Amino acid sequence: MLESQYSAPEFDIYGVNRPGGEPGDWPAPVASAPIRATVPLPGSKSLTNRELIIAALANGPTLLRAPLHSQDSDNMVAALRALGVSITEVAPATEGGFGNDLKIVPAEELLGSTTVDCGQAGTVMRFLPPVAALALGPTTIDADASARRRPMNTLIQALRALGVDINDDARGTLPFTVHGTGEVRGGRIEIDASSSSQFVSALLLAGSAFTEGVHVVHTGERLPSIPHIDMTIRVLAEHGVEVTSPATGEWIVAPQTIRAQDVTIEPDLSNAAPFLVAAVATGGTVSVPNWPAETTQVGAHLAELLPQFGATVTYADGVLTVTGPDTIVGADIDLTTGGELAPPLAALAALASTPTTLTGIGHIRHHETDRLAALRTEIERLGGQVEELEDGLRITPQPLHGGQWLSYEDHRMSTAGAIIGLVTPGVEIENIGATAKTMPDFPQMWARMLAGTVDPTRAVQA
Ligand SMILES: O=C(O)C1=C[C@@H](OP(=O)(O)O)[C@@H](O)[C@H](O)C1
Ligand SMILES: C=C(OP(=O)(O)O)C(=O)O
Repeated sequence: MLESQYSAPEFDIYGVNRPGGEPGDWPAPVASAPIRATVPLPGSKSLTNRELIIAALANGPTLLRAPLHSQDSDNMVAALRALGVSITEVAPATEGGFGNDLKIVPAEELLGSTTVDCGQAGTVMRFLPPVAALALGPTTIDADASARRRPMNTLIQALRALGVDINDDARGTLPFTVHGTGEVRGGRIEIDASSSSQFVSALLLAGSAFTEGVHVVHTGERLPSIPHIDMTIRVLAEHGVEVTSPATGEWIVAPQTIRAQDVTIEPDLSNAAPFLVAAVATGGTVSVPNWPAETTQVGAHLAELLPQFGATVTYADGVLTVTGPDTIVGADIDLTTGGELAPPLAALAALASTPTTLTGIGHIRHHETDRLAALRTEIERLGGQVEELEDGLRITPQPLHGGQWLSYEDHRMSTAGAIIGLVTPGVEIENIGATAKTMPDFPQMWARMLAGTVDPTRAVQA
C-alpha cells in the first residue's frame, strides 16, 4: 500500500478533549456567535481526477492549474504514474494557496506489471481499471480495507464484455487484476449503474481510446448522480471528444483523439457544503469566492437546496453568499442527483425546527460507508431521531447533547459531525483525519472560518 502524506492530526488543534470523547478525538468547536467568514476552497475532487485520467490518455502534455491535493487525488496521481504517466508538480503562476499545479505527460505506451492503491477513492477504483486495460501487462488494483466493500461488479463485467481479461475472486469488489494487452476492443455494453454513476463515467472517460469506442446502455431502474455523468461529458467535450446520447441512459463515444489542453480546476462545491451549512446552522453569513457562474458540479445545487431550510443565498461577482435564518425549517428533498450532499444536509436537518425527508439516496449505502446507517446511528447517539428509509432518511429534530461522533473513515461523516458540534457543546469527532480524503486542511479551515479570518494568500483570485 502506498503511504499517503495525509493522515489524522496527532493531537487536536484545541489541545484538550472534552468529556464524552476518547483520547485523540477532535472536540468540535462551538460557535460562540453567528459565523461571518469568507472561505476559499481547494479544487474539485471530481474535476481533478477526471482531468488526470483524460490528460493521461491525451495527445500531448497538459498543465492542470489549481488541482486538488488530497488523498483521493494523490491516489490517482500515484496510479497513473505506476502505469508510466509522468506527473510533476510545478509552481503556480498565480498563488492560489492550495498547492502546486500539475504537469502531465502521457506515456509513450502505458505499462502494467504494477499495483495500484485506490485508497478510499471511488473515482480511482472506477476510472482507473479501463485505463489499466489499455496498458501492457497486469495491473492489480486494491483499496483501503474499508473501501473493499464498494461495488465493482458492474465495471468488472462490463470490461470483460468489452474484451478485457480480469482476474478476480468473484465477489464483485476489490482487489482484482486487469490483464492489459495494450488495447481494448470496446463496443456496445449494457450495464446497471444504479449503484453508482461512476461506472458510466469510467467507460466514457476511456471509451474514445477503445478500438471500437464504447456504446453504454444503462438498463437499471434508477441512475443516481446524473450531474456527475454530465460533468464527464462536458470535460470530454472540452478536450474535443464528442459523446452522443441517442436516448435517456444511453451514450456513445466513437474512437477519437483526446486533445491535450491546459485547464484550471474549479473549487470543490460539494466541499463548500459544510461551510455554507455552518452559516445556516448559526444564523450567520458565509461566502465562497471563485464560485463558477456555470458548472456541472452538483454542489452548485446548494444555492437552491439551502433556501429550502430557510437560508438566503446571493451570488455576485463570482462570490456565493449564504445567510442563515432565525429559525431553520425542515424540507422534503429528492437528492437523487446529489447524494454526496446528504451528510451535511442531514446534519442541518437535525438542527431544524421541523422534520426533513431526504429521498432518492439508497445508493449512498455504497459510498465510503453505509451513509444512511451511519447518519442515523450518529445523530441518534446525540439524542436525535432518525428513521432510515429504503432510499433515504427522515429526520425529526430533537434537543441534541454532546458525545462521541464516529466518522466511519468517511470525510463527509466527519464534517457532518463538525456541523452539529457548532451548536451542540461537547461533540467529539472520532477521526477528523478522515477529511484528508478530499480536504486535508479541514480542521484549520474550520478554525479560520470560526475566527472569521481569511488567509490573505487565499483571498479571492482575480
Ligand atoms: O463521478 C464522480 O466524481 C462522483 C460521482 C458520485 O458517485 P455515485 O454516483 O456513486 O454517487 C459522487 O457521489 C461522488 O462523490 C463523485
Ligand atoms: C461518494 C464520495 O466519494 P467517492 O468519489 O469516493 O465515490 C464522496 O466524496 O462523497
